[in-house]
Amino acid sequence: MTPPVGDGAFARWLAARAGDELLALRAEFGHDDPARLRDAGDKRAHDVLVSALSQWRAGDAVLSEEGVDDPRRLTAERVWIVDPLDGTREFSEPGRVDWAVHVALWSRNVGLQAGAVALPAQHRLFSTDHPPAYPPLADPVVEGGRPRLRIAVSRTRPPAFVAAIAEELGGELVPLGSAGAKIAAVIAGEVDAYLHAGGQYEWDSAAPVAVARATGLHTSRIDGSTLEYNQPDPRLPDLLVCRRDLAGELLAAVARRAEET
Ligand SMILES: Nc1ncnc2c1ncn2[C@@H]1O[C@H](COP(=O)(O)O)[C@@H](OP(=O)(O)O)[C@H]1O
Ligand SMILES: [Mg+2]
Repeated sequence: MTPPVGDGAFARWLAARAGDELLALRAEFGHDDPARLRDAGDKRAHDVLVSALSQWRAGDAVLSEEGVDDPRRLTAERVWIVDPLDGTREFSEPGRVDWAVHVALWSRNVGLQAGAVALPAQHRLFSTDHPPAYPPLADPVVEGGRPRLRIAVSRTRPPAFVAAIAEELGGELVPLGSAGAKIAAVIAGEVDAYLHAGGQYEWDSAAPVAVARATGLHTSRIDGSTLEYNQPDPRLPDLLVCRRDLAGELLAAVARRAEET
């Protein structure tokens, strides 16, 4: 089958294909041996992505969580930054739907140029070629003030300071797996923010950040600086994705916590 020509549509097509493979694999393997399912999922999705990229985007470099870091990406004009299975842990747990496939395109002139995030178990696909509308506000009619702030955090590694920030701002934490699933929850208006610190890599956020930007949301490091991709060191340890109207308040709260520690 010939994929779409445009890069955004291609990213969407590719993320959907890998997602279908992962759903099939999960059904085939079941959950009796989670470690085997995790390994097989990472490998199957990576193979789908790299074989399609080598066939249809042969001139481009690839940075994948599951591949060896190829130094050619540092001089390439275009680099696909992919996380074949984000939320590998959740993928291996029965009934969980918070795992994703990330496909992003970085180019030297533009930075993050296109991206797609498939949430196969939720039957949802977000991409820059059809950016979703800016998320609607939660019911604004809340007694005693504004709606309660909902901040998505890692299920397994929530940064210690986020609970204090939620308390200070009168919000609540929403633990979820997968960076892609959490950013998708911000895009869909299911939470208001995703705050992470303590470690992550470019592939964990490139595709969902591309979509979040296309949607008009705020995306940055937690010191407010720009998230930069295709850097020599692919570690990108922290980020904030949130509604634009909340960014100043959340960044100020993070800065106050940083001063205290
Ligand atoms: N402290 C840390 N160091 C390195 N990677 C981290 C991390 N915290 C989260 N991540 C990565 O970010 C993704 C989302 O994590 P979480 O579900 O905890 O929010 C996961 O990607 P993978 O599932 O692709 O490995 C996870 O490995
Ligand atoms: Mg990941």
